[in-house]
Amino acid sequence: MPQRKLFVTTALPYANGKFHIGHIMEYIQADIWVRFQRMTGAQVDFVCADDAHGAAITIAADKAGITPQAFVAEIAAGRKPYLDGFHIAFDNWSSTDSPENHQLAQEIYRDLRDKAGLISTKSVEQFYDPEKRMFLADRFIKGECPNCHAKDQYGDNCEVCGAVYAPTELINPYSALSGAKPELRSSDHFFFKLSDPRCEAFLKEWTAAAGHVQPEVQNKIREWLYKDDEGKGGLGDWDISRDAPYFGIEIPDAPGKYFYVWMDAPVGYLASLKNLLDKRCIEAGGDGISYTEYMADPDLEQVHFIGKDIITFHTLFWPAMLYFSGRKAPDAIHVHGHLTVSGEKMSKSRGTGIDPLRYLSIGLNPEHLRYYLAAKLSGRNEDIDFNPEDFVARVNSDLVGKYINIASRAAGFIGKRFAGQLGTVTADGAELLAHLRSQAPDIRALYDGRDTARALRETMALADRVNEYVDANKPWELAKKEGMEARLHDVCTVCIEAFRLLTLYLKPVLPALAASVESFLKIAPLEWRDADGALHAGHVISDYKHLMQRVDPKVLDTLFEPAEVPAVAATDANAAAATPATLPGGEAIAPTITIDDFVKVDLRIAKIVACEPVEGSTKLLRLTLDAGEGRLRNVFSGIASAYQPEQLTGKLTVLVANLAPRKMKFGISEGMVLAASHADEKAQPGIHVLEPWPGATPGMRIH
Ligand SMILES: Nc1ncnc2c1ncn2[C@@H]1O[C@H](COP(=O)(O)OP(=O)(O)OP(=O)(O)O)[C@@H](O)[C@H]1O
Ligand SMILES: [Zn+2]
Repeated sequence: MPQRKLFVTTALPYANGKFHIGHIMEYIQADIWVRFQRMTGAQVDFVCADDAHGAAITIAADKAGITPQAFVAEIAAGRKPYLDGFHIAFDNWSSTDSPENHQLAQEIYRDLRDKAGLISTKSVEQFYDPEKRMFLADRFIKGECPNCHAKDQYGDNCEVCGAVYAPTELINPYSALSGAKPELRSSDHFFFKLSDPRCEAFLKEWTAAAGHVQPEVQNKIREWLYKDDEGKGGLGDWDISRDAPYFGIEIPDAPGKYFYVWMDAPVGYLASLKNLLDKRCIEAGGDGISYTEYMADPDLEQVHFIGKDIITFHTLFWPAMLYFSGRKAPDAIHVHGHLTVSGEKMSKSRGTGIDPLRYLSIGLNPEHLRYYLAAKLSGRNEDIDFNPEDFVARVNSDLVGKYINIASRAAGFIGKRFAGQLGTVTADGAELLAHLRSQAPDIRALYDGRDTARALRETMALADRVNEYVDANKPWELAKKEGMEARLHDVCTVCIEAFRLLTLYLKPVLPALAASVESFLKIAPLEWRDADGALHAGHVISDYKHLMQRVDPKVLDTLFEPAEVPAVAATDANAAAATPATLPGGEAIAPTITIDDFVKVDLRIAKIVACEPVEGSTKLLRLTLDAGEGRLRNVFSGIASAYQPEQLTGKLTVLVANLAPRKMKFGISEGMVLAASHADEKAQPGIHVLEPWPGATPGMRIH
């Protein structure tokens, strides 16, 4: 089979906040697919970037008193611990504000305008904030709902009655930014002429072609793409410009006009790839493949993983932009549903869901999450739910109980009784192993189709067969019987080889575990073709060390602990902070944890007023912070950064993982902020005066 060449991306996260568990799910899904493709010998470049532009970031940066560039840089600096923590191995992480993206977005625009003739201008009437001196996006206009008369509704729809309207229909509109009464002003806007019959014809064909989008997504697209019986609906022209001030890319030959963020965001995929290829060329001393050559390869497959909320941008606007600018259209858009937690839809602003860094900091295993999500993802555009009981059951009974157990039941005997040497395999064992190997093509096809749920089900069914073999042969009894040495060797050898095959089938999902197994078995990194091979008699393996622990439901519980206001509020901050405490195991907690231990200079943080161990956990401490009248907002550190758009005042309870002295991680409940100490960065102790943010309300969304 010829080697596949794949250019793979995930959706670019909007750089107005840290990652939530939905992002991590998307990245894990794509990472599994990429790792699988690489195991089959494909050449893959897997990239992403921060989606940096747009009104929401401009405004958030303004409120934080920093430039949008600095704002985005701070968000970007916090990405790594999430990606490393969950073994998500992008080859490159860039930004849509990169020079490559400025250049490519402008080139694509020029080609659409000059070669395809698909750009037009129209005058548009829009609300303008006379105080802020800017045009207002729908989200930044509020007023009374024209339908139910609810007050303080956004410019696009009413959250009370659900009515959808234009901002101009609001009664008594006001700017959400300044409170000023907005004025209607007109301005020239640039449009991508998607209503052109050429676009319609191309998109009808492109979206219907096999493999480009999933069938269930095709059905959705038809609703947008096809006119109804009365000739209504169908594609309209797409407004791709915004007026200054706007953080974005300037439109060529149009001073004061910028690309709308959704125009340059997908171009960021190409820009991140170009950035990667250029870096490689520099590393190779000028040698290496250029972006143009790379994209010109007819065998190249361009694949985007995205969530269901951004289908239009990726299946209509993006392919049309590429095709009509004379570029390669994508080969596949893989759409996934959203992740809910215990049936609840998560949101950045309400802080529901699972905080990924908190998951890691309390000692939960990232590969457990990878396994659990993979076991639920079918490659279809369907929502999936994280359910704590189900999580514990799948990890403990399937992953550890069925798979890890095979190694732990056999490896000890190989080590102790046979000096680590494998033996030969006899008839019944050979039959079992042949069955395991025969499933490789099926499992491969399931991974390729992103049906990891079935790939894991089939693998676990194979693990069941192996466990039946172990139960039928009872190595622990063979070990006690005289004259059964050879049979014991045979059975344990079969188990080890079966374990190798199962590890291969699980490797895309469990890369770190697979690496430990490879080192335990003393083998080269497993590739898909190794399913046809076998460990030979006489091969020596290492001593078995436990490969994976079960998940402790109590630790999982702490992931969902809500913020609580402590019953005892210490008035003398220093006295409480100095109270010595011990962990349940008797280990002493550093008696005085002061603010110096974990804050950065410009971090606005509260005083620690209490510190106590968390019952039933040896790793967690509960800190009470007092933010006084101030606001706890940007929390940055060496391993994490978080943007906190809400006002939090008064006392907060924080769970702290007591991992290493002077290098503590802590998370603020409500799933909003995670931060960590940085031993060499000091702040002045004491309650810091926190800046108020006029107009901020709890739960406010800025994107
Ligand atoms: N709950 C979720 N489950 C799975 N994927 C999600 C979830 N929420 C968002 N995504 C995906 O994350 C990707 C990046 O989205 P983005 O950074 O804009 O996040 P967002 O949470 O949608 O942002 P915002 O709330 O600011 O609009 C998209 O592909 C989106 O579908
Ligand atoms: Zn209403």
